[in-house]
Amino acid sequence: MKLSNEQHAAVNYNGNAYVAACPGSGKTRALTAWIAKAVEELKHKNNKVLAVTFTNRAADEIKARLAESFTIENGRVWAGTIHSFALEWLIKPYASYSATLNSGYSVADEFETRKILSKLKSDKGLGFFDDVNTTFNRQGVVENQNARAEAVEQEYRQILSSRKKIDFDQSLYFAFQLMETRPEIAQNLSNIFTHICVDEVQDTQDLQYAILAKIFNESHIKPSLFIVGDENQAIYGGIGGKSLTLAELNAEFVGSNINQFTFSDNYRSTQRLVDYFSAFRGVQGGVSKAAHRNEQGIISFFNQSVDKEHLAEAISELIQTELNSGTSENDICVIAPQWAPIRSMTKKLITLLPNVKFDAPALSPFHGQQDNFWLIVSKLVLTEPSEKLFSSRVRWANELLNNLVEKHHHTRDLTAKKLLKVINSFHSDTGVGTKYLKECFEFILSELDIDLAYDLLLKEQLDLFFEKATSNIENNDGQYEDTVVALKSFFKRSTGIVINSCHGVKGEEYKTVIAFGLLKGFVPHWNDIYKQPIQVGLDAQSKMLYVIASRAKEKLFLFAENGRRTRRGDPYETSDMLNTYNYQYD
Ligand SMILES: Nc1ncnc2c1ncn2[C@@H]1O[C@H](COP(=O)(O)OP(=O)(O)OP(=O)(O)O)[C@@H](O)[C@H]1O
Repeated sequence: MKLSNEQHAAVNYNGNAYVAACPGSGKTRALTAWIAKAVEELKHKNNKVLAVTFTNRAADEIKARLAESFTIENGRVWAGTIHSFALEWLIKPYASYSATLNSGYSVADEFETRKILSKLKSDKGLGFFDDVNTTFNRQGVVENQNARAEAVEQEYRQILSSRKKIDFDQSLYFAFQLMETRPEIAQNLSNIFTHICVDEVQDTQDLQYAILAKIFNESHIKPSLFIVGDENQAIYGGIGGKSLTLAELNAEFVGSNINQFTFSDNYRSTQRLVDYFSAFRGVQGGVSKAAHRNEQGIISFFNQSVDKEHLAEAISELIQTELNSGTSENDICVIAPQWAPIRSMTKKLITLLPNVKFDAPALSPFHGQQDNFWLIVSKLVLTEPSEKLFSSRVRWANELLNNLVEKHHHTRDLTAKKLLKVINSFHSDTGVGTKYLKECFEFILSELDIDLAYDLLLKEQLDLFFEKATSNIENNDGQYEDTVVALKSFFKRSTGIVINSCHGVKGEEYKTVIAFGLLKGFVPHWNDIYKQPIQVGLDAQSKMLYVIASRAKEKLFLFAENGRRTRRGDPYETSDMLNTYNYQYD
């Protein structure tokens, strides 16, 4: 993997490094090279490199980049989100040390927590935009701005607790607390993870820093650190993500003596694009020079000139022109600043472009149930047992076994391989996707001698799984078929034109980026406007526009469509910063 001098200096620095640099400057590339180097440095067979990323999609990207450029032995790198790390390496193995978790628990998925919270909010007279904070601080306190939000949060916890459940935020707190009360847990982890790297550090929450720092601070032999981020891309401030200065990082990781690096070249975009998106950079500093793209490219802005009703047609025409000019489907991305308008845009584009492939998570029947036990079972059932997927399937099977053991099932004699054998032996003639899954789940339960009448949690997850999958399929108005073939296609590596939120495509790049919904209320979101100081909205706005525009390598099409109305019936206006940006668009 070719590295520039600046990248080389950071990767090969003999100490702890923090790279703060612009989009497209090769932070993820440097991080991947550092991981490969770290694997070479692992001394014992049990040592691993820990790579913490912000989304599962980002973790997959790192794994894919590693696989493309290096040959790395299985099991030497653990890459995933800090939530999954906390669950897999802290909560699951050490739950017995916690009085609360000891008596049994499970993790509530997003679908369930959102359902409980929105019901409580409406019961208590809170509006759609009233924020209820559920994140814990290091003292285990959840702070809310007003008494009603506080009451919702408390009742929410009671409901979860009565179901013996914890949510993501709570799992982070328990993970931290386990290490607070038993420093030897952190020491054990530092003996395994002798090298730790963090991608997109600007989105890390306080408790997440605390967890990583605990492992570092309690260790006898300090793990090596490699941290990368870009403060200007911190778009998760709303859920507690915060960027730390070098001094703050050094204070957090005691005695780490982290050295800061920066990269000045942009390897992704044309100079014209770099100049364009640099105007949204809130925090100054860092030169941005296009390293190897001299094309003129295109930057277009349709400011209130396309009606919402004709937006999908306008976007589909642009896509068609791009495809006709030879751009591949995988190099085109349609972005919205928020999740809300994505589903209907996806449906319309699929209808308008029936022969084009789309990678659109909004259409997945499994959307919103990442943590459901039955989703992991489905992954095993719907992926082919191939050599390439062997290690992933063993990992999923182990996850299932751990889950079953936690729920006190007698699966002591069962190994991942045996479980896979059971799953692989299932056969059904039905072509209907959900029916196939139901039959298969019944078969597995019977083979493992598990009676759901005695496991209400597993039963509840099963019901939630089908309730959500069926509603996802129905909401797609027949765009998505309930067939085994279609369900299987969702677990294959995604290809096609990406339609996602700007949060979902962080760190990614496309030759052509088409962004819509660039309207006040989406950019920034109402939450950053409503009852907030003006600066909060301005910061959120510049960061989102910065992230969106910097995904493009060559062409950027921006839409602030007209005709959208708020719940009160007022028209949505163009985002202020775009409206006042005096730019010579094409
Ligand atoms: N030294 C280099 N030589 C050639 N190409 C490079 C070099 N460094 C990075 N690139 C390429 O530039 C693109 C951007 O790199 P990368 O995704 O690592 O940037 P990043 O800083 O992580 O961006 P972002 O902040 O947007 O996530 C990638 O296609 C990468 O392969």
